[in-house]
Amino acid sequence: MSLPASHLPRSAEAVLELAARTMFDTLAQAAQGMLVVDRRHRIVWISEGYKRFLPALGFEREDQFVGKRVEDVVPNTLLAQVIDTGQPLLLDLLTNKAGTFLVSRLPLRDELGQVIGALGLVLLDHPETTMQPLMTKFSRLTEELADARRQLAAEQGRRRRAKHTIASYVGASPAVLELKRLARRAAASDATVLLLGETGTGKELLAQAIHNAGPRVARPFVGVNIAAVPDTLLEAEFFGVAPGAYTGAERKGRPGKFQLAEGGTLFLDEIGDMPLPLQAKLLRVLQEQEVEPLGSNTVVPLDVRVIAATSRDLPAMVAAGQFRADLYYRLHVLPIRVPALRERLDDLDALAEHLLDDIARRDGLPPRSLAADALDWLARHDWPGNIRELRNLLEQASLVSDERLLGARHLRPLLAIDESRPLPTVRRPDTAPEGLTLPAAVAALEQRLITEALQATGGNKLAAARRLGIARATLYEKLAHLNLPPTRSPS
Ligand SMILES: Nc1ncnc2c1ncn2[C@@H]1O[C@H](COP(=O)(O)OP(=O)(O)OP(=O)(O)O)[C@@H](O)[C@H]1O
Repeated sequence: MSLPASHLPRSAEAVLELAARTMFDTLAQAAQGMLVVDRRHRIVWISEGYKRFLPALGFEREDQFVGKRVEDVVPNTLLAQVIDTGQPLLLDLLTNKAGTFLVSRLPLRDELGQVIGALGLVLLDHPETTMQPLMTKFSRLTEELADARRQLAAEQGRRRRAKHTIASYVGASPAVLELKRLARRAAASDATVLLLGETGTGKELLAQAIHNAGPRVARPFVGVNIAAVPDTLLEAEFFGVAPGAYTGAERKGRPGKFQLAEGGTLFLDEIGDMPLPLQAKLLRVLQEQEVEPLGSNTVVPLDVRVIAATSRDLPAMVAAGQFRADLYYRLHVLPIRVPALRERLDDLDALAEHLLDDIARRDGLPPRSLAADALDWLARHDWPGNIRELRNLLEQASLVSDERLLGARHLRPLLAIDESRPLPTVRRPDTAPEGLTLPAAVAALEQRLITEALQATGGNKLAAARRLGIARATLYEKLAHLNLPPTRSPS
């Protein structure tokens, strides 16, 4: 900065001049050494302190040193660069045959701002010893910062963990038992899973459950709802942005969902809503297992398991040219149909109980339960919104009524249903009739499940045993003790 002397009264000019000189003298005394170099890089002056460095630089006397070009007598100096660029180097480490020094280099300018030389200051010699306390503190702070960053990354990783398990998927109807069996099989493989089912049937919950039951459980579960992201942003959301590809907030680049799911599972919800041009890119990523972030020309290898879901009729979309056939086949490796609530009304009771508990816990409300007439009433509804719709209804009922037992009369004002519709046959969960012992109740349940399995498999005992998750020999053993109605028995 040049001093604004011309705008000041004479006395002020004198003060500034004095200040500059005092500063110069103070620096010359306080620093371990100081030297001044002219515009042509020649040393014009050195401080008393600087003289003690001369022998180490190979000079016996001051007059052998002064007058030389600085770069010829002080190895590795950057004073010449400061003169040529006019830019100060406020703090730097200089190492040469005389040792290591903490130095500062400032350009000197005339009234017109022209660089007329430079000032070199040796602030500390052997900073590795004199600065030890500072260096120790610095390295401790650097370690603490690295620790904090690691913790943050781990926390982010934890937040990306899936919380649901196959056991927490509520339901014991035959449709759900079959669904859970398929989910366990899917968890054991690394193949792409396609979950097909109406909205609100629990596809996301099941995707989390499959991830949690498989070998990638300790790695991230990352979900993207394709329908919720504007088409123009989807590509960056999926594949990431390379640093420098954009200006502004994206300048530093950011990883895409594929990279965030590295080692884990990427859940692509509403895959049917993916725009056609992006379908081609997704197919390539799935086939090659590598992504190319936007604005980058390098590819990043991937290890990601994909679970896709849709409530749309993908084959019809393929036929209509709205969904690529090749992508459909790539996703359709392990298709799992998630049943609608109307197909598993047997589970209404357990689902309602689970949802009411969850609602009470989250909303801080007293726990409620449903009366039998409420369950009959609910069973008459078609449930186009499935479990999400059931949850919303129970939440509204919990908010509008103070009673612990919710009856049909509490639900009726909240949902219009056709009450003349015959009540579907709903198998209530087994409650032991009065006086029935636990072993007798267990035996009755076992008998019923075995009968159902044999009926479902046309009497094929091997298939029935598989369906029940027991060995064929165990099934034979149980059949010998059970009083079963006759079935067609090919095996
Ligand atoms: N079997 C189940 N047990 C407990 N809760 C369930 C079950 N199925 C679904 N839910 C609950 O129902 C709601 C909807 O589930 P989810 O979001 O998984 O459905 P979805 O099929 O992915 O819906 P969409 O297709 O609309 O995205 C969630 O609150 C979920 O916790």
